Amino acid sequence: MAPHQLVFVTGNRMKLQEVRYILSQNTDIELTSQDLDVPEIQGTTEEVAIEKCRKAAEIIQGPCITEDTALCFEALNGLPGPYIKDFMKKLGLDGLNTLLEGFPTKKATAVCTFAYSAGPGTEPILFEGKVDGKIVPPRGAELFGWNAVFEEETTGKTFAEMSEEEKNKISHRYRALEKLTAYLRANMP
Ligand SMILES: O=c1nc[nH]c2c1ncn2[C@H]1C[C@H](O)[C@@H](COP(=O)(O)OP(=O)(O)OP(=O)(O)O)O1
Ligand SMILES: [Mg+2]
Repeated sequence: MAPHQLVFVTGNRMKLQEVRYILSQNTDIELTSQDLDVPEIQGTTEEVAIEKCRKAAEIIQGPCITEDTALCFEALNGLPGPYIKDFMKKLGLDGLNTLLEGFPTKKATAVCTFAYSAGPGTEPILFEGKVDGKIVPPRGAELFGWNAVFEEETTGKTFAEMSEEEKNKISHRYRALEKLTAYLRANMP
C-alpha cells in the first residue's frame, strides 16, 4: 500500500514535532508541513477550527489538515478555550494560576481539534480529543505553551514533567489523531 501524504498547516513547531512523532508510531502517513499562521476567527472551538482549515485549503490550493488547541477552565465556563494563546501571551503561566485564585476548582480540560479539508471549497471535517487535568503552579521544563501548568489527572504529572513518549501516548493531540487516522484508513484505503 502506498503511504498516505498529508499537509499539516501550522505556525507551531512544537505541535508539528508531536504530530510527526505520533503519526510515525501508528501510521504510514507521510506528513509535510506549511508554516503559515492562518488568521483565526472568534467563536466556539469548532467554528474556529472549521474556518481555519477552510482558509488554509484556499491558501495552499489543496487538501490539508489544521489543528486548534483549547484549554478550558471549569471555573470559567470553558474560557479561555480557543483563546488560550492570547491569554498566555498577556498573562504568562503564573497569570493563568492567578486567574483562578478565589475559585474553588482548578479543573481544566485540554481539547485538541484537528480539521481535515479535502481541498478548497469542501467542508472541513473535525476530530476532537480531550484530556482532563488541573491548573497548577509551573512544574517541569517550560518548552511548550502551557505544558508546565497543566497537571494531567491520571498521572498527577504536568505535561512538562513527562517524556515526549509519555505525553504523546495520552495527550489530547494523540486522542484526536487516533480519530483522524481511523477516518483516513476507512475513507482512503
Ligand atoms: O499540547 C500542548 N501543550 C502545551 N501548550 C500547547 C499545546 N498545544 C498547543 N499549545 C499552546 C500553543 C498556543 O499558544 C495555544 C494554542 O493555540 P493554537 O492557535 O491552536 O496554536 P498556534 O497558533 O501556536 O499554532 P497554529 O498555527 O497551528 O494555530 O496553546
Ligand atoms: Mg493559532
